[in-house]
Amino acid sequence: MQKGITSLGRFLIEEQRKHPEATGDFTIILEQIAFAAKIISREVNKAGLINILGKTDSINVHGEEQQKLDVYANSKMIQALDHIGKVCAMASEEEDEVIQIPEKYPKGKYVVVFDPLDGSSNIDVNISIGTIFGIYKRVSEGGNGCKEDFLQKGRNLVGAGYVIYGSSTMFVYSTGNGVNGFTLDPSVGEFLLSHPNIKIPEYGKIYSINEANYHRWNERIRKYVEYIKNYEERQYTSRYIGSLVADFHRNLLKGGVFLYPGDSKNPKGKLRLLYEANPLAYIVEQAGGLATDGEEMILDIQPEKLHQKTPLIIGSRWEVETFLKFMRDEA
Ligand SMILES: O=P(O)(O)OC[C@H]1O[C@](O)(COP(=O)(O)O)[C@@H](O)[C@@H]1O
Ligand SMILES: [Mg+2]
Ligand SMILES: [Mg+2]
Repeated sequence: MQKGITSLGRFLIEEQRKHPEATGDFTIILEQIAFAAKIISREVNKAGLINILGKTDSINVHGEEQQKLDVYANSKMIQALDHIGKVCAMASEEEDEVIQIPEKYPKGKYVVVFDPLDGSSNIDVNISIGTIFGIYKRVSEGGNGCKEDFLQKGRNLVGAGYVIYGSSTMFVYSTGNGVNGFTLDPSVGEFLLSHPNIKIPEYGKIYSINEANYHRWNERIRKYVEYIKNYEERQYTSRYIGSLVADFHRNLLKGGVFLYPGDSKNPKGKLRLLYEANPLAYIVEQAGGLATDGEEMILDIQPEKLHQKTPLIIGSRWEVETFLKFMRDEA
């Protein structure tokens, strides 16, 4: 790729030319998600105004009050993907069941999972939020609304990524050939290549965990966090803003580890495997990092349910490998 300004559109064309087996015919899915992200970004930037109109009165499958923007982002993701003839079905954090493609539209060979708005508790306090997505090739014949195609291991992802709506809007994705980041230039309405070939540092100086849950952690997690906090050579700092995408993105660029472990109240933690942990685990492994639930790699977990939760420890190789040693009492 020559130096200079490269738009996401041009990059995707180049990637499809170089790796037809990877991007295949699902490049348009990535383009449509990027398009939805532009629309969502526009509304996120008016969040305060939208929230003046009050929140929806609907509650999602997790019993969480749906903020207006959650619902809005969810509808934009569905509208961007339901008619392009590439998608057999979708699964969203905001929908109890698999989202079927309307009869009037052709079905495709892929299924898409997404968290349309991650970090929603931060919407009305102007803290970065995000969208997370993953793309699988259908393994079934497409009957039963492709429901079983969602229960593939993350290792089967053909593409994944996230959008972060922060001081700028960024689109970060991979289709198995490395991780690339694009920053939205609102003046031209294009995502421009700003972070080519992202690699996460071997180790960092940041750990991200909600320490208010300290009293619920098991002994090994407490020991690991104490070890990191007192690691003389590096002087770690704590950074946790309660938006998984934002915490993950910062650690991806700077190095470090994000932890949302299971605890005495929530043995499987809070984050969802299909549309939060797996897509970010795919990205971090493509960038040279690791992601585990404390026992196995996130991407190797066999999903059983659409909205199942998983502990998530994700980031630089050294911090995650060290965590696994503590979990196995090998430290
Ligand atoms: O407030 P807690 O328990 O630390 O949880 C924070 C986590 O919850 C989340 O907001 C859950 O995601 P959603 O906002 O998409 O439900 C993550 O983004 C964030 O990392
Ligand atoms: Mg989320
Ligand atoms: Mg969400």
